[in-house]
Amino acid sequence: MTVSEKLNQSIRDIPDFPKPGIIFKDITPVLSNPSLVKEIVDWFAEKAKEQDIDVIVGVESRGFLFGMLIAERLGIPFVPVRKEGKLPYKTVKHAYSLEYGSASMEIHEDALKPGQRVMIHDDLLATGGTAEAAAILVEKLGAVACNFTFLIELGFLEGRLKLKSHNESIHSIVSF
Ligand SMILES: O=P(O)(O)OC[C@H]1O[C@H](OP(=O)(O)OP(=O)(O)O)[C@H](O)[C@@H]1O
Ligand SMILES: Nc1ncnc2[nH]cnc12
Repeated sequence: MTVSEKLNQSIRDIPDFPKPGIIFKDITPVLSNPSLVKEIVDWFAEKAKEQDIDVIVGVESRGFLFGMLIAERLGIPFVPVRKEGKLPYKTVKHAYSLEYGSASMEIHEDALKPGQRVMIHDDLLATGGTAEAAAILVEKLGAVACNFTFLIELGFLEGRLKLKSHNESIHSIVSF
């Protein structure tokens, strides 16, 4: 079985969470499967190598899970993008909307150096607002959003279209 087939079988659909009408893609069963976790990290690490990435930027909260593992695997830094008010040092901020609400994201102002090649990672691409906010924060610090990686893409929400103006290199392991 391919990593995509294995991941597809491990995702649990939770209807009406966190709001009526949303089918939530629960990845916690994936986290309980260490051999699948390793294959997934391998898959993302390959995408990072293809683009000569210097830094992994992971998006709160589920983007931290694999983002940190990918960075550790490659021996490169991990930088968190967090929801407003969570990062302790000076930040730059960007407000955006998502599938079930709105939010504002922040990054530490000294987290990236100008010109650094960044891979933006999250568990899931829905409307693309969150990943685009991360790309805008990366660009505000003068770094380069070289690619985007996700475990899951909800293709029908067309988040990809939002990200394309930042970079066309957008990779998801499974798409619905
Ligand atoms: O493409 P978008 O429409 O912006 O949506 C995708 C975002 O939504 C989810 O996070 P959520 O807001 O549930 O936060 P959490 O990871 O902290 O639970 C998901 O993990 C992405 O970060
Ligand atoms: N349907 C969904 N499942 C999990 N995370 C999400 N983030 C936005 N939409 C989501």
